[in-house]
Amino acid sequence: MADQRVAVITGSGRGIGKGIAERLAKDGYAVVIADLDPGTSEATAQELVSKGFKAVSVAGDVSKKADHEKFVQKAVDEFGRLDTYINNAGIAQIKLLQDETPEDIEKIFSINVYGDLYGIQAAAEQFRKQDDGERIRKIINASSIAGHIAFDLLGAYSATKFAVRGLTQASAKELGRYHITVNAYCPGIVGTAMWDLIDEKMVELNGGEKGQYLKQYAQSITLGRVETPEDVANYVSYLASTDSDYMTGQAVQIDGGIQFI
Ligand SMILES: NC(=O)c1ccc[n+]([C@@H]2O[C@H](COP(=O)([O-])OP(=O)(O)OC[C@H]3O[C@@H](n4cnc5c(N)ncnc54)[C@H](O)[C@@H]3O)[C@@H](O)[C@H]2O)c1
Repeated sequence: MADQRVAVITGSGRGIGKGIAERLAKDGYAVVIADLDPGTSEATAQELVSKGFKAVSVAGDVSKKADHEKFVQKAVDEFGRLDTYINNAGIAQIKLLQDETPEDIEKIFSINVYGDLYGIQAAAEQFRKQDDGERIRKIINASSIAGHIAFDLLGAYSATKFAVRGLTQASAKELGRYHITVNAYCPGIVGTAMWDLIDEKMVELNGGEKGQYLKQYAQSITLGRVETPEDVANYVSYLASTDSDYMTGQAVQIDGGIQFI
C-alpha cells in the first residue's frame, strides 16, 4: 500500500476549496484541484507545485456524474490511488422561496446535492477497487450552518445543505463496512466570493450599501471576526487525517460560535 495519500477537492480553484487544498498539501497529501473554472484550478495547482507540493488540476462540472469519474481517474493516473474525496464545490442563490423558478431549483440542487451524491458514488467505487485492507478512506462534504438552521433569502440553498447532511448520514451507514467514512463540515460566514455575491444580492433586494450585510451577519459571530478559508481547512485537515478514523456520519459546525446546537 502506498504511503502517499491522495485527495480530490472539488471547487478548489478559489475560496474555501483552495484553502483546503493548500492545507492538505502541507499535511503531505498529493492534491487534485478540480473546478469548473480551468483558469483558477490550473493557477492554484501551479502555485502549489511552485511551493514544492504535489498538485494537478482538472476541469469539470460537479453536476455531471462523468466528471467526478474523470476527477477520480486523474488522481489514479497521476498519483496511483485515492484516499480522500472532498465534495466542496457549491453555489448560493439569494431569493425569496416564492421567486425561485424551476430552473433555479434544478441548478442549485444539481450542483449542491446531486453533485455530492455523484462524488460519493465515484469515490466509493474507486475505494472499493483498491486493496487497502482496513485502511480508512474518507469522503468529506461541504454543508453549512444553513444546513442546521435555515436562513431566509437562502431558502433553496439551506434546503440543499440540509440534504447534504442527509446524504452524509446515509452514505456513512452504507459505506462503513467498506472502511469508508463520510463526514461534513459546516462553515459559518466565510469571507469568499460567495459572501460577496450574497451581500451584493441582499443590497439589490433590501437596499443599503456594499458590505453592509456581511457586516450585519458578522455581528452574530461570538469570536468577533469573519471566518477565513484557513479556519475551515484546519478542521477539514482533521477530517482528512487518521485522527478522525473513528468518526463517521457527522456534520460539525465550524463557525466561530454563531449557532449552538
Ligand atoms: N462562504 C461561506 O460563507 C460558506 C459558508 C458555508 C458553506 N459554504 C460552502 O463551502 C463551499 C465553498 O464555498 P466558497 O465560499 O469557497 O465558494 P466560492 O464561490 O468562493 O468558490 C466555489 C468554487 O466552486 C467552483 N464551482 C462552482 N460550481 C461548480 C461546478 N458546477 N463544478 C465544479 N466547480 C464548481 C467555483 O468555480 C469556485 O472555484 C460551498 O459548498 C459553500 O456552499 C460556504
